[in-house]
Amino acid sequence: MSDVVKLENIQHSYNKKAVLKNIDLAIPEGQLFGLLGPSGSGKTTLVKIIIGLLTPESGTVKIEDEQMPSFKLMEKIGYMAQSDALYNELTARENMQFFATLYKIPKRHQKERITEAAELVNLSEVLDQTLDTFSGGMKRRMSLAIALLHQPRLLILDEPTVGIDPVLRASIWEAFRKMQQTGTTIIITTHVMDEAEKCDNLALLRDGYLIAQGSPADLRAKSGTETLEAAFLQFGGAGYAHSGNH
Ligand SMILES: Nc1ncnc2c1ncn2[C@@H]1O[C@H](COP(=O)(O)OP(=O)(O)OP(=O)(O)O)[C@@H](O)[C@H]1O
Repeated sequence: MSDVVKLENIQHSYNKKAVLKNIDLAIPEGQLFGLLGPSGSGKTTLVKIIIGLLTPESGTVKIEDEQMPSFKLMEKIGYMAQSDALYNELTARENMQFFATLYKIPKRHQKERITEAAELVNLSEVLDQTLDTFSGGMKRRMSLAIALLHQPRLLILDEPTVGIDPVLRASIWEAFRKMQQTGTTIIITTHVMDEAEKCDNLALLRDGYLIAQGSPADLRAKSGTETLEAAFLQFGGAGYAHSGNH
């Protein structure tokens, strides 16, 4: 299986403070890949670099063997940021129509895509309500529907299930699996261990270092621990000693 995303030696700083250090990462096609790390470890910075919203200080990002940033590739990528960029005064359908046009989805396909995306995230019943009547969780699902509207080959979701209740969270994970079955590669950032458990492979980030990579089972085995949380702490201990030298 070929790698969809390839990062080589990525480094980045904000105001001279290094927040990503020597990141090498390869994500195979069709995977549900998790970036796991505590708040401030660099997850959002890394995904912004992957999609080309941020240029790293050094290192290269390739998506499908093409160097980012690339306008051509943007059509194949879906991105859901941590904060929702939605129009509150418009209805859910109008929001989706706006983004469908932006994504250049032909008019004749827009209705069908909007119906399908709304179904995936359980918003079919409220498509004609304005977003100022939506709860925080409904807006998150709206953002998710928009990110997958143009059927991207690569979907990048920054903490997609924050503020979403467990029942809906389960249905959203089901949606991820369905998308994965159609060949979509999905990268999610999370600091929730039970979500990380559901990923095919994980990269553990701590203080800007990639401290370990592998499937949840691999990581538990390598660290000799029974839970992912314990594995994280085990690898993090080593990472901490390492970062202390810089
Ligand atoms: N625009 C910015 N200017 C200065 N510092 C920043 C900026 N964005 C992020 N940082 C800092 O970079 C570090 C990594 O932040 P980042 O948002 O990538 O982490 P994160 O793992 O996504 O955190 P969270 O889970 O809380 O979203 C943090 O120390 C943060 O304070």
